[in-house]
Amino acid sequence: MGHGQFLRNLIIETPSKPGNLGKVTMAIGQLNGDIGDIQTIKVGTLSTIREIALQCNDKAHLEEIVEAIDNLKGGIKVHTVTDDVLQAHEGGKIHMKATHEIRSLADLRRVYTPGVANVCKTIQEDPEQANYFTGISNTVAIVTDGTAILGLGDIGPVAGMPVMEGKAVLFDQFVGISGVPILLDTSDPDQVVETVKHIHKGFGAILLEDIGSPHCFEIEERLKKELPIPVMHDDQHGTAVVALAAALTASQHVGVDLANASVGQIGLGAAGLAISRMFMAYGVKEMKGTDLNPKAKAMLAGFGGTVADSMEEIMETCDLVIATTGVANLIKPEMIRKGQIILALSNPNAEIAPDEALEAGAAYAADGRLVNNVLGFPGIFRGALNANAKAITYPMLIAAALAIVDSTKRDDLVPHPLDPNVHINVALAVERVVYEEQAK
Ligand SMILES: NC(=O)c1ccc[n+]([C@@H]2O[C@H](COP(=O)([O-])OP(=O)(O)OC[C@H]3O[C@@H](n4cnc5c(N)ncnc54)[C@H](O)[C@@H]3O)[C@@H](O)[C@H]2O)c1
Ligand SMILES: O=C(O)C[C@H](O)C(=O)O
Ligand SMILES: [Mg+2]
Repeated sequence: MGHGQFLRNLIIETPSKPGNLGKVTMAIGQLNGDIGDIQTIKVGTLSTIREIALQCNDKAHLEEIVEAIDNLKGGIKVHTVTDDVLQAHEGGKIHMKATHEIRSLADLRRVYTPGVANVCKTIQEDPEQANYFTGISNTVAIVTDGTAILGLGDIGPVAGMPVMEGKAVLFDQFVGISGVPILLDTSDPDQVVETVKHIHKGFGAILLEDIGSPHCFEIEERLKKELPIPVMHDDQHGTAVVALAAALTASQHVGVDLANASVGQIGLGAAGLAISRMFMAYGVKEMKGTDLNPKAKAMLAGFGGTVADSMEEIMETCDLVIATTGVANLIKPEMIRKGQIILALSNPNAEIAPDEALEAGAAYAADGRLVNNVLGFPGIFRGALNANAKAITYPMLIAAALAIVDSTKRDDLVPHPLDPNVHINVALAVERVVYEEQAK
């Protein structure tokens, strides 16, 4: 388990006298535990109970911290350790809700039968009316086969469901889109394409999520060609949009022109290959990439990129390095060159923790928690649906990246995902491109 990825809550009792909470936080800090929210649960005359959210590296690190707090003595003790993340998942994270309440017979007749029959006939006569009289055009299928869930690998679609539900939560809360997870028990491109084609009529767009490479490329390409609605593989293009935005902002900060910088990509799977293609489409002249798999390297060459023999070559020669291998701690601090920009984007654990990369001399460093496709896909789909786009194109994606750059506060690398402006700005930028394309 990597840097700060193990989240737990500590229920701690301290004597109700000033200074005791300070002792606890000091003990946690001395062991490099990262404190999140602190909530006071109960203040008694003798003792106070608080819940402290904690990020640590792994179970052993947690146990070390708990022991250090218990060793403070003087009435300070850890009552229990809870798993807040697991609790948040009880019963799942999404639920289909009606937009109308049924309180009377009149409501029932209006919302359901017999009133609904007329609406069906209206749509039968003019299918376009479904955009107005159903939720289809605001609903996106989140399709996975479970073969590349985050960097956890091929853990299957059911184990990947918490990620799909998470994407649905982000769709709902950031841009008001209904996301419906679709778990496929096949990875065969023919079967995936056939299945998605047969269900697409209930959706305004298709988001492909955590489908491994190389089969993700064929699946996306075929669905884009064969379906009349937008299809986007988030791990490819959502990630590429956000990586481009972060790279543009970081290079502005260090005074480098990205188009003329030497950019290196480690890992040429779904994310890495799309990032390389996006950077070349943006105008980066020297785009190098490497992968353990020779077929992945051949694909990069096919798109006009330069193949590097090893990650060492990338680390030695590139101004900006992006890694999407799914391998934690792959980049060692001694590989970092002074002034490099490092985007180690693998989740849940980065190829190098940003603080380690910065300590080793990087000018900028970020991980996949910060540079995350959450900044791109909600607004991209909102914009595409608003403008009734038939597809998601490169100009729409580049506009989305530039909107993220424009939404970034001074001194930051990317905007905060909870800043609603970023999703609105991305949606507007994408919409604008669709209208321009439609006007041609
Ligand atoms: N931050 C984000 O928004 C974001 C988005 C998408 C993916 N990711 C992360 O990127 C990682 C990869 O995702 P993906 O969908 O591209 O998976 P993938 O399986 O399609 O690609 C991973 C690639 O890395 C290569 N690789 C593995 N070890 C390597 C090494 N030592 N050197 C060079 N290449 C190596 C593999 O051969 C493969 O081609 C995951 O950890 C995922 O969480 C992050
Ligand atoms: O889900 C995320 O946090 C980002 C991305 O889609 C990933 O697969 O890592
Ligand atoms: Mg993903």
